[in-house]
Amino acid sequence: MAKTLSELRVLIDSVDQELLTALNRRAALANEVGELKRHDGSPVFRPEREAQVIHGLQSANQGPLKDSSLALIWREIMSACRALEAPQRVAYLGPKGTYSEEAALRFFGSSIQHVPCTNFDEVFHAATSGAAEFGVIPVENSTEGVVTRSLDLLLNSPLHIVGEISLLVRHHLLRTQASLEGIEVVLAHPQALAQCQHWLTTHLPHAERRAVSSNAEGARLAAGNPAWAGIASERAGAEFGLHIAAQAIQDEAFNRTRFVMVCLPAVMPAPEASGKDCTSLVVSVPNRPGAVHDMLVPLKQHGVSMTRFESRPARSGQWEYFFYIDLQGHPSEPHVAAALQDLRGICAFYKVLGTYPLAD
Ligand SMILES: O=C(O)C(=O)C[C@]1(C(=O)O)C=C[C@@H](O)C=C1
Repeated sequence: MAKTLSELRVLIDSVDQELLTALNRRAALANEVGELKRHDGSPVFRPEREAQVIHGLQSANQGPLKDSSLALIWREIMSACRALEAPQRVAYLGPKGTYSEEAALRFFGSSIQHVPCTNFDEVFHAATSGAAEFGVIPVENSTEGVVTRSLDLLLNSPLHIVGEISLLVRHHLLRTQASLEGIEVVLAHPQALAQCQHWLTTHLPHAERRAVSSNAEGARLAAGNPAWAGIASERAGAEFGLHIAAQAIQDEAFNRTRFVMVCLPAVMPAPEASGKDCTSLVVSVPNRPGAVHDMLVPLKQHGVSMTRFESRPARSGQWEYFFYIDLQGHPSEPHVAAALQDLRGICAFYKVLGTYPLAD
């Protein structure tokens, strides 16, 4: 005979007690790991180990829980265990409710200390000066392309990339009422204004578009003026008590932004190979015919796949460029090491921005 609701709840309560005991056993072990790490000075955050833990559980998973749910649950469990080892302060473009904050929470879990900043330069400064251990910055968007300021900052920074995450970005038009009537000004970060330009031209052709430091800041300002609207996430809307006047107004339905996590090598050295890794570089070659082609030869010769290739002006006035390259693999793999060594030999400028586990 089928169990009643109260019988099922009694069983759930007893499973929860088992989980509680198991989780606290896990947390106590993490505490011991923390002591070991404090003793030998090794980094608390080990994203490659966390990726292995999640992949291991997913391959053992027989359901009914979905693999994606396992990843979310264990991200939080490990975040809480990590916080017991040492608190992680994470800098990102604030205020509360930005996609950068969401990227930070998805990557590190919610047991972090928040260091919201007013622009990307401040995020780099926080992570370089020690005000935060880690910084989170957007590097590219599937509609608008690269976030140029982030790439320029990475070039000269002592910080390196230790992780990445890609978020589906849905922009909503937020204001104090749920209609489009009487909107005079739309406030958002320039990237969001660009990602919604077709919608804005069609639906609010006469509204002024005003660039502000972040989408959440636009939402905050819109909360104080009924003739203003912000473009931001649902979370930002909830944060400032706004209505959604129009939903998902981004011009591309599958608008994604890729974020990277940066820190000083002293806070955390490059993650060890996880089996699914990315290595990011910035290089330049002398301005002569065939130089860019030559730069790609070592990759082909050693069978290394390139997943991204972006150029940025070197600002020398000589039509020279920096090339931002993402390669598949980890420098501990011999074919990747050989390709990097050959590449280094032919580049006028060569810098490894980081090597890290690929986002799921
Ligand atoms: O294995 C470690 O190095 C730990 O510190 C434990 C643990 C975990 O909770 O599993 C926590 C933090 C690290 O980022 C990786 C894993």
